[in-house]
This record gives sequence, structure tokens and C-alpha cells, in this order.
Amino acid sequence: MMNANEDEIAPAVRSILAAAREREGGSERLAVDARSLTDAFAAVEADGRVPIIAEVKPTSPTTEGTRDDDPVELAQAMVEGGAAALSVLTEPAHFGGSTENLRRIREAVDVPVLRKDFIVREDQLDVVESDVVLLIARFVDDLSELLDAAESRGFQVLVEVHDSDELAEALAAGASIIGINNRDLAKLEVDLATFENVATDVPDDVTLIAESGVSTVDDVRRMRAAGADALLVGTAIMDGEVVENVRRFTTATQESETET
Ligand SMILES: O=C(O)c1ccccc1NCC(=O)[C@H](O)[C@H](O)COP(=O)(O)O
Repeated sequence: MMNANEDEIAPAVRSILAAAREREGGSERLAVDARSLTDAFAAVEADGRVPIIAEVKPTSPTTEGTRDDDPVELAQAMVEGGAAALSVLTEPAHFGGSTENLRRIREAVDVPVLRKDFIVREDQLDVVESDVVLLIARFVDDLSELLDAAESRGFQVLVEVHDSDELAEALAAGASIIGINNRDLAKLEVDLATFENVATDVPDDVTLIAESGVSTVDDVRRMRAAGADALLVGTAIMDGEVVENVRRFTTATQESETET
């Protein structure tokens, strides 16, 4: 079920995967009418801002405490701050997420919504509609098959990779939206140089997203300089005033923005 030796994976991530394998799928095949992620990025770019996917992330194995605010209010604040799209954790046991949160949020906003979860089987695509689903190359048995299964339901697919081998696998599977995760899921360590190193091998026609570990305006500029079409940011947006946090990141490359 996984490309890597399971012993190499951090215990928290092993637990996440074990729970993912147990989680039930849907009983009816979904057909999704998705909002375009690339159009949403283009609209934000045309406005001179940085496309940010803001993540509704109530908690995580590397975060202290839980943010209990209404997820819909958080999502609306993210859109008010200028987020191009939203990412919504639906993993319940380790991230405090739910498919119900995603359903309510997608109804309440008009930007594309990514379902952030650890999907390992085709039937797990059928539990809730979203505009984009995440597939993590490291954790999926047959990436090409699951990617096709998702696209045939109308989902756009963000394929997450962490190194050049996974990138090659994602490209061979036909991924057109790729996220390079700065968080090493084996050790749970974050290093922004990961994006810089792996991004050099990504073809221009791929929509490229920098994921995890972005906490300052300088980090946003660094990821953009390394070729990120968009950035996925969770913790640094959830920590404090959500509208202000998103606005700071979306305006990071504007001349008047000096704060780091
Ligand atoms: O965020 C974690 O602690 C985590 C732990 C184990 C597996 C995955 C994890 N995060 C998933 C994510 O992809 C992030 O939520 C997302 O990229 C945002 O990252 P950040 O901006 O660093 O919160």
C-alpha cells in the first residue's frame, strides 16, 4: 500500500495511514462539477497578488492545541483575506477535520476547495464532493490508476511529492497539478530547500504548488522565486487573525509589503 518502508515513517504518520486504510469509502460513485483551480490562480495573479491556498486545519500532529472556531467562518475569513482557493482537512483522528466541514465550507464560498486527506483507495473518493483532491505519491499504490479514477469523476487532482523520484512518478502518471511538500513525512521535519531542489525538474506546463512550512512573507517570496505558481499554507494562517494572515501572504510580492 505504500512505496516506502513503513519503518522509515514517523509514528504519527504511520498512525494516520493505519486510520486511512480503515476508513470507509462511499457507496455511490460521485460526479463532480469542479471549480477551476488554475482559473482561480490566474484571477489572483491578474490582480497582482500571490495565489494562496489557505488551509482550514483545526490541529495536526505537529501543532499544539486545537482551533475550535466554526470552520465555515474561518473559511470565509480566508476568502475575505484574498485566498485563491481553500484546503480543508477531512481527516478526523489526527487533524480534527471532517467531510461535513468540507461540505459546509464548499457551499458557503465560491473559490475552489481542496479535500486534504490521506486517500488510499478509489471508493474513498466517493465520500464527499470537492473541486480538488489530494493524492500523496508516497502513500498510493497505483498512482496512475487512482489519478484516472479521480479525474473520471470530475475532480482536479493535486499530486503531492517530496523528492525527485516521486516527482518522476507523478509526471509518468500524468499529473498536471503537483505539490512539492517541504514537510518530510518520514521525519516530520520541514525544509523549504526541498521545494527549491525538486522544482527545478518540473516542466513549465505543470501547475506547481509549494506546500508546508511557509510562515513569513520572505518564505512566500522565496517559494515564488523558486517557481511556485501557488502556495499552500496552513499553520501560519490558522495561528492568529486569519484575514490579516492571508492578506499578508497574498500581497507578499507587492512593493509596499516590507514585513517579514
Ligand atoms: O501538518 C502536520 O503536522 C502533518 C503531520 C503529518 C502528516 C501531514 C501533516 N500535514 C499535512 C499538510 O500537508 C499540511 O497541513 C499543509 O501542507 C500545510 O502545512 P503548514 O503550512 O506547514 O501547516
